[in-house]
Amino acid sequence: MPDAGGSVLLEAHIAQKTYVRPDGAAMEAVRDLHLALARGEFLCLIGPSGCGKTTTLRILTGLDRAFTGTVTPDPARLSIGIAFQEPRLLPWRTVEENIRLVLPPDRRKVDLGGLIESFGLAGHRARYPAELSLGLARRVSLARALAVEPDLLVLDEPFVSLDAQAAGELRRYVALAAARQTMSVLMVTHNVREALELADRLVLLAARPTRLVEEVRLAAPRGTRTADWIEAERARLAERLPALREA
Ligand SMILES: Nc1ncnc2c1ncn2[C@@H]1O[C@H](COP(=O)(O)OP(=O)(O)OP(=O)(O)O)[C@@H](O)[C@H]1O
Repeated sequence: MPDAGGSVLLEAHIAQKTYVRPDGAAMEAVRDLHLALARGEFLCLIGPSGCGKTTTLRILTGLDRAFTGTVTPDPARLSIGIAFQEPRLLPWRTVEENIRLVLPPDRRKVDLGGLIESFGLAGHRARYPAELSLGLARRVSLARALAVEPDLLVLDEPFVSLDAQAAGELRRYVALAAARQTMSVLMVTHNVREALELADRLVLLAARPTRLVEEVRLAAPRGTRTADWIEAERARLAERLPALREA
């Protein structure tokens, strides 16, 4: 839970989320999961593959409303920027056009120079998605999610399939974005090290039907977390929580 006194941006109780398989059988994905996200907080959801992390994100952001439970306020009342694992850029639009397209009509003509520059994309603004590496395309997708000046930034496995250098670079841009104190970040990952580098709080989820196993609050300021600190913290957590040993 967020600190007492920290104002809550979003609170959810997912009593149950069940999918119906093509053969008609019910498959329970989430059960009795309670989550609250404070303003300015960086929360990481960590859990085994297929446990229901993306499902949880979709419910929290209002993309999936077919569940039992509550999300308060209604996510439609928040400004939410989402960067999916697949960058989902329109191939026939340039980098700059892809970012601009998400803006509401009255902001379509704003100067995006500052945002584009701050994500190291100035030299790429006229390029097309097919000309970009996956790392660059993810960076465009992150800049696009931030262009709407969201209350909440949602990242679904943003570093997966990147080489170490591209992942490290993108992590620095995510940390830069998260430094904006008014924005909350909700990130899904199954990599404990990257969660330890970035998050204020980790929420560990169980295998399907997913529910909360444990919450871990990380007090050390983000900028002070060295590789040694991350490794020591990971080992300490893995000792206490066997499910994290392989993560
Ligand atoms: N539309 C759907 N219809 C039926 N089953 C679904 C649907 N979407 C997801 N599932 C199933 O629900 C479970 C949870 O899926 P979800 O994508 O939320 O898990 P995840 O933790 O994000 O997975 P991963 O780590 O692989 O990204 C999985 O077993 C998945 O196959």
